[in-house]
Amino acid sequence: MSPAHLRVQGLAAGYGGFLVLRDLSLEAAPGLTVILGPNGAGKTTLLKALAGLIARTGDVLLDGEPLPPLNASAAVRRGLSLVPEGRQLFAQMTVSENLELGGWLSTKAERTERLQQAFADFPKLRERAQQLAGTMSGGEQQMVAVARAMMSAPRLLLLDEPSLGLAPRMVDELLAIARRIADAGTTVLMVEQNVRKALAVADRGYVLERGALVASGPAAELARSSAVREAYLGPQAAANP
Ligand SMILES: Nc1ncnc2c1ncn2[C@@H]1O[C@H](COP(=O)(O)OP(=O)(O)OP(=O)(O)O)[C@@H](O)[C@H]1O
Repeated sequence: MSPAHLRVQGLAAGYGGFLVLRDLSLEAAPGLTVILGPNGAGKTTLLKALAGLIARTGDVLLDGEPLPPLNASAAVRRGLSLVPEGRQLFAQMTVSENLELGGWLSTKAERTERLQQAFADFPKLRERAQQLAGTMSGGEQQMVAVARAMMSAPRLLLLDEPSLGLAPRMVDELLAIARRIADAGTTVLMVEQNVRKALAVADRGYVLERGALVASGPAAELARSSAVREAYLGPQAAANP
């Protein structure tokens, strides 16, 4: 199966009467696309709206076919999977049990096969299969969350700040995992606060501020752009390209 292509046109979403995103248009082509932006810009809101967890208006097309709003199970059936901010694992369940839950729409045979695939992709998790998820380190928990999302064999993976709260070495490992997933043929749309490292692994990026896009382009170009450098990489980076 070919990697998914997501097109978003004129999207608006928010909470109750409060609109966070207005008239947003973007694309996630095969590969790794990153959404950058300050706290409160609406990055998580965008992923939730795409995953069908909150109401939205506008067009969301997955491979040219509309994705219905507010329908999380339809989104999963169409091949979309979300790794939510903060991981949201079942702390009192084992790693294996958490992974199995990610295959809730699959057959028993598919679940068994994908669990073996997950352990092949994440050898650390095989060693910890019977450990309670809540007792894992932050980085390990993030790995479980990504592996759980992969249990539905998604064509489009939405990753919300995979590096949040992790030590630098774990940040590198999680971003490398995101890159590997994209290279293996699952389109990845990732929200990240770690601007420099995210742009180093991504193909393309968008910068979201106060609910609107202010910059977009190939990741290498964004990393060089003076606006991005001044706003996110600090004055030194802007002065020393
Ligand atoms: N459940 C909610 N109910 C009401 N307002 C919310 C809710 N969740 C988020 N918001 C508001 O929506 C705006 C965007 O939040 P969002 O979480 O999408 O930002 P973000 O870019 O992901 O930020 P961060 O990097 O801090 O997670 C903020 O003003 C936030 O207070």
